[in-house]
Amino acid sequence: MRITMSNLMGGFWASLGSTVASMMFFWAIFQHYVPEQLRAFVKRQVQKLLNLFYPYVQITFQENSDDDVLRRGEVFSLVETYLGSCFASGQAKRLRANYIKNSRSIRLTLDDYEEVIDTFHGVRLWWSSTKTYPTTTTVSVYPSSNSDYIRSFRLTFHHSHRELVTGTYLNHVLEEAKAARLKNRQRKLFTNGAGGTWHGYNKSKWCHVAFEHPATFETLAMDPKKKQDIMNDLVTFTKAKDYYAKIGKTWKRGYLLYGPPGTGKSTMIPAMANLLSYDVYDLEITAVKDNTELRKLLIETTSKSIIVIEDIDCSLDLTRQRKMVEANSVEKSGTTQASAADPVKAEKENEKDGSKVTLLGLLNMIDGLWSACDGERLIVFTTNFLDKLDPALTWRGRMDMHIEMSYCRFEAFKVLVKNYWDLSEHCVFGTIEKLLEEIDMTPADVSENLMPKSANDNAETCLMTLINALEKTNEASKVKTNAEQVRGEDVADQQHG
Ligand SMILES: Nc1ncnc2c1ncn2[C@@H]1O[C@H](COP(=O)(O)OP(=O)(O)OP(=O)(O)O)[C@@H](O)[C@H]1O
Ligand SMILES: [Mg+2]
Repeated sequence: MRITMSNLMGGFWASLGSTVASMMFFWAIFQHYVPEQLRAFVKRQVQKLLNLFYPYVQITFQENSDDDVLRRGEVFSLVETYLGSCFASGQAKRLRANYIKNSRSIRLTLDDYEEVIDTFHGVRLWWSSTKTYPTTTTVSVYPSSNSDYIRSFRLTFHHSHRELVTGTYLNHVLEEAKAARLKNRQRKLFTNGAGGTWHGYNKSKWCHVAFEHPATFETLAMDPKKKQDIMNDLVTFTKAKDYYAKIGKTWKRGYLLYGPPGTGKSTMIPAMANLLSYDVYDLEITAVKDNTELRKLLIETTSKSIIVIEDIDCSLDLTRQRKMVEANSVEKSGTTQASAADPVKAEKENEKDGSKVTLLGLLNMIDGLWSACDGERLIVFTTNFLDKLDPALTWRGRMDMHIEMSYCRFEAFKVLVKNYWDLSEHCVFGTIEKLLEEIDMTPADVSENLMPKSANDNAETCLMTLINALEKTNEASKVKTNAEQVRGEDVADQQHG
């Protein structure tokens, strides 16, 4: 009898088929007739046996698991974000696209049954996404994303790395996911004053719109070294959570931007927000009724935000207010003695008399007393007149960094001409450099001259317009200086005569 290859294979498949069939038969019997406790015992023993040969540990993150600290399924969602942000643009071949509320773009993550390899401190870790179909139907009060199956991510690693994974890697995953979410969220520009937004039964004192300002530090015209110092300061601040905790200070930093109109103070605020991915709270202080309302507004601000008070010198006549407080406390003889000696008490009395936000209220805000504890806030004041501000408001520690925004010099001009015309070199740059060293023109005015006004305008015509404007300003300032000199001489003559 001849034994052919096909005969052999046929026999093999037949015996494999019957083996599988018998195993399924025994499995069905095991599932149906073996008591629950015995079944669990057998499963445990089998698992133990497998563990002897299987040196890997697995952690599963389920879609509808209960998380004690975070919301239901939140850890799953964070893992989903982490895997999407790390692998969507590289390793993963099959992706799932989700639309997330309050996010700027569609979020990509691993599709079901996809696998990727992560490396952490030189250790390889395997992530896979799976679906399980529950055998029993459960009734849940929580809405499930899909009633038929439960999605989960499985992390597999060698048992020798257990400590690294549970101690460090998982925290790293959550932190990275939170950072990715923050970066991708739709940022907001809040303002007080008109309206307010309803949140359930609570009406917030802030109303907001999407924050989409295009200003960046790259497009901000100023001395490059100063710009770099500010950027370094901001980035250092964002990384200094532990340091602030160690020195016992609230995690906030004050910036005072001062300088003539049109030098970029207001433009720097969105540039800061864009650099750090922060929200902006534009506090219109003249619309705040009193210190109590100011506190409420501040308590409602969230972490990772910039609280801005523009033109602080115009918003509140703080210097005058302080003098009035002192005068008032002297006038009111009943409480005078104590009040005159104690400006804090005096201000409280002044507040009771119906005045609006006081210097004291504002100082409390800057000192962090009324800002929420979780910190990470910048407070930015802008002013055209530094000397007008009460020294109590501006000392370092309250306003940690004073930034002078000044007239456009050549380095700042180079940024503007790159913004407007994508130009780094031109034969008239030498002339412009000389003029800008002598003439005070704001970046706003320089920008306006560089802006094309008609379809015929090009880089050359705009640069010539700027040169003409600079020369005109020069002439005008010479005429003004001469007139002032003549007037000065006349006055001197009159005095002598
Ligand atoms: N340093 C700068 N870099 C880039 N653009 C600038 C700069 N300064 C001013 N500009 C341009 O001029 C416009 C007005 O500037 P901005 O409002 O920032 O000035 P400001 O210093 O806040 O003035 P004010 O003191 O009147 O509030 C901006 O929209 C911007 O286009
Ligand atoms: Mg401004």
